[in-house]
Amino acid sequence: MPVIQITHPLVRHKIGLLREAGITTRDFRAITQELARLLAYEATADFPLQPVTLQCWSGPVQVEQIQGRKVTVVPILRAGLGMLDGVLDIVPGAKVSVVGLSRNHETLQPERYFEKFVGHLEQRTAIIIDPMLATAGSMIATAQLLKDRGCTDVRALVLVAAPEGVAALQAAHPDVRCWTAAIDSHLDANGYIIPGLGDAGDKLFGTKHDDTV
Ligand SMILES: O=P(O)(O)OC[C@H]1O[C@H](OP(=O)(O)OP(=O)(O)O)[C@H](O)[C@@H]1O
Ligand SMILES: O=c1cc[nH]c(=O)[nH]1
Ligand SMILES: [Mg+2]
Repeated sequence: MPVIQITHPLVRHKIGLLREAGITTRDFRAITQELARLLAYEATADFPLQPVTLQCWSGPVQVEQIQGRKVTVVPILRAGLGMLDGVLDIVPGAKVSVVGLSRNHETLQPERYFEKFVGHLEQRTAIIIDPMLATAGSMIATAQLLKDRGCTDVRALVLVAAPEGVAALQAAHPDVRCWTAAIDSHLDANGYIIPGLGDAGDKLFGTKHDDTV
């Protein structure tokens, strides 16, 4: 199953808190980072361990360490940035690649405006982060960018997924595993997840749809 819904009580509790209409920007940010940590913990559960001998206070001891695992975390701008610190708390040695995508409000298609990838993607596990998997257009495009650059282990973390996005991601990238805190009911006519969170980017950055520069 490429999209895995986390059922841990902490995750279920925290995603519920995020749904409250009047949530402050500060609380939305803090809980998003907490959820990102918990999702990253799940998504790294298969990282292989190797035995290493080190000097303990009582003499040599064999311990287990994750070694030789190169990771790049890939936030999709903007909203993915809201999960970045939480994931880096769990995978502190990871390098960060950034993809800037903005979903066109009329067509719902992602429009790319930035990309900066770290090197040696063919040797890395990529963990894409974005709070929302709606139509999955943004996630599918980002996974393709990584694969086009040689990455063979692409994973994704999202907070809320729509069933439409789950199906689309599975069809486009059956090898990409995606961990989510919730799979919601459906997309509305504007491509928003119901019940969802609203616009996650706006909630993280404190902007509104009609803000102008
Ligand atoms: O699954 P999709 O249908 O592609 O929709 C999901 C995308 O839409 C949102 O970003 P948005 O384009 O609003 O950009 P933002 O993060 O700058 O607000 C969200 O953070 C995802 O990237
Ligand atoms: O529900 C949605 C869909 C796309 N982007 C969001 O921020 N929220
Ligand atoms: Mg947005």
